Amino acid sequence: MALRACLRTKPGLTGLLSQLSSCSSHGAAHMSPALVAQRRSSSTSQKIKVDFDQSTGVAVMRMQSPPVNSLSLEFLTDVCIALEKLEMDKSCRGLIVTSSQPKVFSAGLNILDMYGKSPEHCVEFWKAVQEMWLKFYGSNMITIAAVNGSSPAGGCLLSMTCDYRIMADNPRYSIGLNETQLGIVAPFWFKDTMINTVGHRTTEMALQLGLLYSPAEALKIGLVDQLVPEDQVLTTATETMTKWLAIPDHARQLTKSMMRKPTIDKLTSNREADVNNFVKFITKDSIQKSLGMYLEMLKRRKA
Ligand SMILES: CCCC/C=C/CC(=O)SCCNC(=O)CCNC(=O)[C@H](O)C(C)(C)COP(=O)(O)OP(=O)(O)OC[C@H]1O[C@@H](n2cnc3c(N)ncnc32)[C@H](O)[C@@H]1OP(=O)(O)O
Repeated sequence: MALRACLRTKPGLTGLLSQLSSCSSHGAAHMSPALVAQRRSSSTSQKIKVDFDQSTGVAVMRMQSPPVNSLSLEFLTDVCIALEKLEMDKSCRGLIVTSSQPKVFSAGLNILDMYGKSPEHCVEFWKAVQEMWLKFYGSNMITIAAVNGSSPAGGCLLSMTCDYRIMADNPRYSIGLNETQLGIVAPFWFKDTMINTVGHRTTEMALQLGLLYSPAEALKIGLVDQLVPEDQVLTTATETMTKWLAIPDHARQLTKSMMRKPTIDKLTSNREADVNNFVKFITKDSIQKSLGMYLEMLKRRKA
């Protein structure tokens, strides 16, 4: 692993080109447009857009699944494929995750993927939720969430898998694990991720009450690391990334792994049981009823 990490910090041809260009005060300006184009790559699925700049080693993943970037099976699959590709590309050292949708980072799990669906669908869906979490939480890359809107439930979970969270300082936005408000119990690994982020006591209260926090409250309890004006979320994420990139990869990666491995191992060794629990729980009549009512409430709110 240390060797892999070492190789990762060694610049390839593209890295060398970028180092050469950064020696000059206007490196990119002296390069031919074709060479500059080679240093950036972009891939777009229906649900996400990933821009990777090889000269910095940083990729930006924009969630673009209207209206609210809810985590559907299709969305989760696209995210997992993109993460896998980035993880395998040794020149990619950092990933910023943000939203292209106005006012919302992610509304969490797609309720329509849990409501009125067959047990087979629920199995596929939950495996994809687990996979996304495992890939983000166990990533070797530096991950920064640029939370430019509300981020309830699974959206909050997604941001908590990242190494650092920057949120838009807009009191209309909220973030938190609000599952109990929907009559749902957050799974143990949602709970563990939150404990690792804000501590046991705060998590216990937050989960029992299904609390959604304003950005100022989230900063106070450590659920987010920094608040900035809305139009500065992405630029601040980029600046923060530069600081994190200055730390040697192998030391940072091993430290991250040391901190997160017990939590990751717990889910890895209980994946099947966790899927079974989910299906058993979510297909209960009472849970289906409360999900249906919640969906109605969301739709009524709009009218
Ligand atoms: C053991 C079981 C564990 C299961 C774990 C579950 C974790 C979860 O993630 S459950 C999902 C919980 N999510 C929420 O509670 C968020 C609900 N949504 C909102 O609070 C708001 O939509 C928002 C704050 C994210 C955005 O508000 P805004 O006013 O901008 O938009 P809306 O008008 O409310 O919504 C627009 C549109 O989107 C639909 N929608 C919203 N959230 C979801 C969702 N999570 N899944 C599917 N669809 C969602 C909403 O119904 C509207 O649809 P229509 O345009 O068709 O009316």
